[in-house]
Amino acid sequence: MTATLIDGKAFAANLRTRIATEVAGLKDQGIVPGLAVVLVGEDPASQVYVRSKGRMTREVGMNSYEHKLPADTPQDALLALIDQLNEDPAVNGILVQLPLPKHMDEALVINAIDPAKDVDGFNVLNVGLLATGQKAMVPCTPLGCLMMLRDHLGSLSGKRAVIIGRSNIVGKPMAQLLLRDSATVTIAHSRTDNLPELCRQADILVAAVGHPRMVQGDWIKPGATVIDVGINRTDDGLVGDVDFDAAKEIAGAITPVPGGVGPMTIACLLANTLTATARVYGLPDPEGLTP
Ligand SMILES: Nc1nc(=O)c2c([nH]1)NC[C@@H]1CN(c3ccc(C(=O)N[C@@H](CCC(=O)O)C(=O)O)cc3)C=[N+]21
Ligand SMILES: [Mg+2]
Repeated sequence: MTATLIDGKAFAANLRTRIATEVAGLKDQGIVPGLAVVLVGEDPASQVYVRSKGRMTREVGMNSYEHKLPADTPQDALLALIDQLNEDPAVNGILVQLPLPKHMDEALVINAIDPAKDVDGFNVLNVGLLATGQKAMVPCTPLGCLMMLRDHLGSLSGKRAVIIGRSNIVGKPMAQLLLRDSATVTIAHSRTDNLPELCRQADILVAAVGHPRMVQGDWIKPGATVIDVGINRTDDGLVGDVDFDAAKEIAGAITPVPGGVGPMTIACLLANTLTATARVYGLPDPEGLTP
């Protein structure tokens, strides 16, 4: 192995310690941040994430409110719950776990969340604020990736970044964040012509396509920093979108799966909840937790 391992699990644990310190400071002022997580349906993987989010929320000293609704919940009932959470002063952050059941309009539900409580940063107002360089709530997965990239590389200015994946959740907001840091950004996807050749030009390669081990060793520029956002359940367990065993011999640094981007996503959810709380009380943004 020649690549440096970017230890997202350790980075996330450190981030949560800093968040816990800030939360303790708020408590002295009588403020306890609260995060509401809404899960519709019984998807086992989603239940695991929601449980670990709840546990980590409480570990940093925040209140966790979990709402589990049956898969056949009418959309209006979910919208009524979101309204209630929007109005509740004890709730500073709201996360509606995606995907939602087929009978629901995801965009409509996400846009019903008060933008100030939209800790996923998926609401159109936050997407627009990020795209125009204004103070936004930033999606957790790209925020976590940005933190690891800055920590490993320092300045990202002038670096060539290729993001594989064009989702609203990862690819597009990742591009916005890298642009803000003056990287030269290309968004590629499953239909991109000559994808391996394009990837070989990347100083920073972010893989977020959802295809197990799609990125081969010879797609990677020697010394590049590789961020693997993929979480694919296969017969040989959890694997990323990058062929890790091949990539680690060529890349300069790489995130593992598990233990890379996933834990950072949850830590950034807590960071965003803290930021949302600070903003609602007119306090300055917590140091180092926002882009
Ligand atoms: N509104 C919404 N926001 C989300 O942020 C959101 C969502 N919906 N729906 C589902 C996905 C998935 N997601 C993960 C978070 C942490 C890990 C994580 O911590 N993974 C561990 C491994 C966990 C395991 O072993 O299964 C790791 O990579 O080391 C994975 C996946 C957040 N999501
Ligand atoms: Mg695809």
